[in-house]
Amino acid sequence: METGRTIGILGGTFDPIHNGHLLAAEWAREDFKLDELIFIPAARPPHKDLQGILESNHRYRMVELAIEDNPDFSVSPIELERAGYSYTVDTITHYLQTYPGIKIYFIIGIDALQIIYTWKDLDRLLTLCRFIVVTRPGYELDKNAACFQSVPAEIWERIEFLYIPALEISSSDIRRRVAVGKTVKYLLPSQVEKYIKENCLYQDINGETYE
Ligand SMILES: Nc1ncnc2c1ncn2[C@@H]1O[C@H](COP(=O)(O)OP(=O)(O)OP(=O)(O)O)[C@@H](O)[C@H]1O
Ligand SMILES: O=C(O)c1ccc[n+]([C@@H]2O[C@H](COP(=O)([O-])O)[C@@H](O)[C@H]2O)c1
Repeated sequence: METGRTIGILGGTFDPIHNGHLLAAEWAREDFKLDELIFIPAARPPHKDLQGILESNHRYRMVELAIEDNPDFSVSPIELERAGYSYTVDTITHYLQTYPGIKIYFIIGIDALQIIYTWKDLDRLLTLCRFIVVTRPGYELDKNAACFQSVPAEIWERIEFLYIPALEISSSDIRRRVAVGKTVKYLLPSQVEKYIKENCLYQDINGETYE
């Protein structure tokens, strides 16, 4: 990667990747004139119950399939190759050290913003990159909303909001739908849908129930 570039990173569990992720990434890429958009599947997402998460090789492969037709998108195995929890501060530090001079935007959904105060080394992280917070159905975009009470004031200086078309899609809903045999067509790319079928993924959803 050339120095002086501006990159966007969308980190996630991607269990599985879906159209909400892809739309957020594409709109962020365009709006912020990002030279490159990198998807980084988390090996061990810090705030999720690791027990129910699909093996990382499957999650990584589904990201590869989902982005294969977009030359601006790439996927990095960096967090899969690192032991321990997948802390964002470690990932951003790695990129800044490896590619001096790059500027990084880390993309998150507004749901993640609510609990960002719990992230590892947040003060340092805020000095290393900027955040693009994308809208998500079910979460209101109002700094004074009760759900943002715990968000430290300095964070608002380091984030940009990006309205994206509301796609009420989540990986957990897709997993539940697959488990009970419901259609997931148009919620995620057809290549990913095919991969899920061929590999019989999400047949057992560890006691989750579909409402
Ligand atoms: N439909 C969506 N619209 C906007 N942002 C989204 C959407 N789905 C996920 N995101 C954001 O993408 C990032 C990665 O999300 P993640 O891989 O955890 O997917 P998820 O759908 O939230 O998964 P789960 O339902 O299992 O919690 C997070 O910052 C999340 O807020
Ligand atoms: O660094 C942290 O402490 C931290 C805490 C929670 C989430 N993250 C990152 O935020 C991204 C979205 O997380 P998730 O759990 O919604 O898939 C993913 O890249 C995680 O590694 C990072």
